[in-house]
Amino acid sequence: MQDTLRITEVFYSLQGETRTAGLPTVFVRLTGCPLRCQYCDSAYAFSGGTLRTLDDILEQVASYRPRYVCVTGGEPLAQPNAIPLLKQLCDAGYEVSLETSGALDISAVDPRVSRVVDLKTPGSKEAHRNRYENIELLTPNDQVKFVICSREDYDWAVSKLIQYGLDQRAGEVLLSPSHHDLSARDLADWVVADNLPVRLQLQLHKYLWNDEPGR
Ligand SMILES: C[S@@+](CC[C@H](N)C(=O)[O-])C[C@H]1O[C@@H](n2cnc3c(N)ncnc32)[C@H](O)[C@@H]1O
Ligand SMILES: Nc1nc2[nH]cc(C(=O)O)c2c(=O)[nH]1
Ligand code: SF4
Ligand SMILES: [Mg+2]
Repeated sequence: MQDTLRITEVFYSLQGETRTAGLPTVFVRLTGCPLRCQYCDSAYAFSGGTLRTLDDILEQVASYRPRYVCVTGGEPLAQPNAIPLLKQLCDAGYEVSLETSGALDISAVDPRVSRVVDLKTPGSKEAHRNRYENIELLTPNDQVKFVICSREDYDWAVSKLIQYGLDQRAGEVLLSPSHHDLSARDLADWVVADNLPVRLQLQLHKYLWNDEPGR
C-alpha cells in the first residue's frame, strides 16, 4: 500500500498571504481539521476529499512547473503523511511553505519548509488549542501569524509578540484582519500608531477572486 493523503484540492494561483504574497504558487489543500475557528474560510475542507498517493500529488504539482508550493488545509499536520509530502516537495526543488494552526507539533517538519504558524487568538474561539512549545522551535525561515477579529485580539497579539519576542525568533510576524470581522484599515491604523515590528497582510486572493474555492 503506497503512502496516501486525503486531499481537497490542488490548484495554481497567486499566493494571497505571507511573505510570498503575490507570487505564483501551487496550493495543496489537505482535508480535515481538528479545530473549528469561528471565521474559517476553508470549512469545505473539513470533510470529503480524495485519497491520493504521494506520487500522484507530486506529479500534479510538477505539471504547473512552479517555484513556490504551499501546503495548507484543513490542518495539514493532522495527517501523518504530510511530513513525507513536505520533504519530497523540498527534494524536488520547490520553495515550500506550510500553513498550520499551531495546535500540533511542528518539530518533524523539514527545516527547508517555511512554517507559517498561526497563533489562534481569543476571537477565533480556538486559542485554548495553541501549542506554545512550537514557539521555541521557530527560526528566521518561519513565519508567525495572528488573525485579528477585534481590538481585544489585537491587544492580545501585541502581548504575545512582546512576551515571546516573536519578531526576534521568526522571520516575519504577520497580522491579518479576520475577513468580515475587522476592517483592514482599523488594523493598519493600530499597527502604525504602535510602530509594531510586524507586516500587515491582507488576503490578496479575496480582493481578486472573492472567496471562491480553488483560487
Ligand atoms: C484555512 S487555514 C489552513 C491552515 C491551518 N489550519 C491554519 O489555520 O493555519 C489558512 C490560514 O487562513 C486563515 N484564515 C482562515 N479564515 C480566515 C478569515 N476569515 N480571515 C482571515 N484569515 C483567515 C487562517 O487563520 C490560517 O492562517
Ligand atoms: N490564493 C490563495 N492564497 C492562499 N494562501 C493561503 C491560502 C490558504 O487557504 O491557506 C490561500 C488560498 O486559499 N488561496
Ligand atoms: S485551524 Fe485552519 S482550517 Fe482549521 S478551522 Fe481554523 S482556520 Fe480553518
Ligand atoms: Mg484560504
